[in-house]
Amino acid sequence: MGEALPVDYHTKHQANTKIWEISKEAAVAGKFPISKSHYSLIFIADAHWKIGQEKMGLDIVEPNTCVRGCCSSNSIPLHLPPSSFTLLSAIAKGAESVVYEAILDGKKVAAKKPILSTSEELDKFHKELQLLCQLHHPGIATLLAAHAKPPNYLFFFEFYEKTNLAHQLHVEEWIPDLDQALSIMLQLAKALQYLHNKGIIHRDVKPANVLLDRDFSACLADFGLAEYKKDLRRVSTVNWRSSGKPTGGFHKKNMVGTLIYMAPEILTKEIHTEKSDVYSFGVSINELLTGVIPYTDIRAEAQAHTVLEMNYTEQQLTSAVSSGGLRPVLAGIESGVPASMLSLIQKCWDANPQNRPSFNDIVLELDDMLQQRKKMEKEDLSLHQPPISHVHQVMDDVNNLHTYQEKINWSTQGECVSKGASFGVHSGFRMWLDGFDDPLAYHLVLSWGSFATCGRRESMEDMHFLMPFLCNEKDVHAFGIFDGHRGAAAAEFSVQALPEFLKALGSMCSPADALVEAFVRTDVAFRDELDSHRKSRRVIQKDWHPGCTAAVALIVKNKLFVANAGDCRTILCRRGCPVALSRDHVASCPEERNRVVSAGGEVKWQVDTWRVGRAALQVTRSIGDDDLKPAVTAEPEITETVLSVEDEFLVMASDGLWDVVSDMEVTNIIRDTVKEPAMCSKRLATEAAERGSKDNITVIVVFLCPVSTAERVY
Ligand SMILES: Nc1ncnc2c1ncn2[C@@H]1O[C@H](COP(=O)(O)OP(=O)(O)OP(=O)(O)O)[C@@H](O)[C@H]1O
Ligand SMILES: [Mn+2]
Ligand SMILES: [Mn+2]
Repeated sequence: MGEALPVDYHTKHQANTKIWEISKEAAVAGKFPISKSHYSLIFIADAHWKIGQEKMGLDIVEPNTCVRGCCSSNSIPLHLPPSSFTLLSAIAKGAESVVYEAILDGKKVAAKKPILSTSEELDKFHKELQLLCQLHHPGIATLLAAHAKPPNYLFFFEFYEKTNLAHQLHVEEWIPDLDQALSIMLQLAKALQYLHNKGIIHRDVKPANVLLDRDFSACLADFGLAEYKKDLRRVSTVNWRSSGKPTGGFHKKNMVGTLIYMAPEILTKEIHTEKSDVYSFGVSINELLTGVIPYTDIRAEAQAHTVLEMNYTEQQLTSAVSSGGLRPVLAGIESGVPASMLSLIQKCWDANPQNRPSFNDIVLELDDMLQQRKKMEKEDLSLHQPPISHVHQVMDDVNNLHTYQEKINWSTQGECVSKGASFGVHSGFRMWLDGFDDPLAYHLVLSWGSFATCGRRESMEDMHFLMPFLCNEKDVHAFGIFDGHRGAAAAEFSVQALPEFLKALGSMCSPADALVEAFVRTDVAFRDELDSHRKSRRVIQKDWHPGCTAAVALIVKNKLFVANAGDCRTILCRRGCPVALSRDHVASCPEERNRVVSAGGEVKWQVDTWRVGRAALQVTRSIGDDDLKPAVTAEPEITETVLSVEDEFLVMASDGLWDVVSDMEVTNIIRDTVKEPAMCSKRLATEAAERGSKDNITVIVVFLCPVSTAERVY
């Protein structure tokens, strides 16, 4: 056994103190490397890597170097008698190595056997070994021994029972509580702080390279890409010259495995710095909090490949991340994650490396959060504050996903605000009805129904209302769908507020004007409400700008008014053929794109299509979205249709339906379904789900003539 290892072990309180780690035997034998008086502190390491070695009792055979003589260690045996180890089953097959469960000197260990077919790969083995011999930290996977002589090249590591963090999150679907998550983050941050203080950049920080022990304590592993910062310029240049591609695991196996953790500057082929590790750390800890694979909305790995491949190509993602500012969906404050942690994550993945904190800062911040939590635990939480909910409790409760910190009930808010506007008095629709007083006009016989499903999403952000006989008026009917994004708040608010505004406006202006005005007032009221919650700090998540699209159909006698803002769609079936009563307001529509741009908005091709602003919104009109106002207007487009005996039914639906079923198919499906509006709605939603719609799906069907007639029409 070696006597002592000098390490720079910086922590919050011991910054810049040179500390010596010494093995227990050396300490017991009094073999200190230098006289105590020279140093303020002697640190006897109790990290498990040492204990592991003590149990091992493997002899170091001098000279303890690799076959080339470039790797050496005074504590880690570098060549072993073949009888001292046995490889058992393979536990992981990477692009660069196979990792086996193994027995080394009677103890269960992990043996990493690199694939060495070229001389470069052999060089790489030596480099990784040189590096690993220098690393001694409780947050770094412990190298117990190595075998660095032909024909066997092997690394032996401490065995981590729970394998890696990616496996736990996406295969085991493990949901850590906040304390577990915080402790993993801190262990990782300390390991990276240690590396950076040694001048080493890891370059492959990701959950798959975080190993977990039985008690979920975390270790950073896989130094296959790690480099001394001073060598990086040369290494990177050589790599790019030889492959034309950036290094960093970019092109090995499934590109998303690593690409999604790569900082924008790396994607544009700049040189790695400490700050690119900080970026990868940010993406990784957000993944730990959300349990969701970055740039998808899925948890389980089994589903990952197809969806990832469908959503983005390598190039799309590269350009969206590096020039479009795209980032994974941030963990929600509703899951109990403290706002300070969310803002730390955002700082870590800032586009400008200089704005990212260093690991010294990160360790301090995480440490503070940990102390805070401990303090809160001590004080009686139940007295004043609800206990911080564990992430999984909220995740399990789909309906809670978008209720924010103090649980603002947006639908109650919507009701109150709009009732206040109409003073709770409704003076009737005389003006509307008198306006169309033609005794010979076609008389509608209505039946209506709806169906709404969350689909494959984790939460429901669609809302709708069915209000036949509005205010008990036999000839006035209203139906509406709201499709929320960035949370359900705007949709929940609007489904209450908009019909109230509409009722209040019924006595003041024409149906078309009333619809426009109701949309605009709902939007203003919602944004005001959100603002006041921000001021009163009930909403503390910065950059939370919920919105919703909206479609409302208003029938007054034989006239149908359809108001639309966004990509919900309304069609009318006339003599068996679909007639569009609304136009989708999306950035891929040139007119809308021009309108947004002339209103001062920014439209860019991002990921897969045209999108608006930093938020990368696909729709160009909506209620809410206050970061994109006024360009993304709430003002609807209105169509006005005189209904006649030729008109059979109306279908309104959120884009979850229209994404996968065409207007014509919708009419055909209704033709083949029992003429019952709720059944037809359900049939359409089911069809959309079966065709792979990934969104919430809401469908409203309104028959405009007696069902027997509808049946006869076909
Ligand atoms: N000490 C260990 N204990 C338990 N499992 C381990 C250990 N070391 C590695 N593994 C498992 O093997 C996997 C691959 O290990 P590692 O990342 O070191 O290899 P690699 O070939 O460099 O992989 P990659 O293809 O990600 O670069 C890990 O994600 C982990 O699941
Ligand atoms: Mn790995
Ligand atoms: Mn690797």
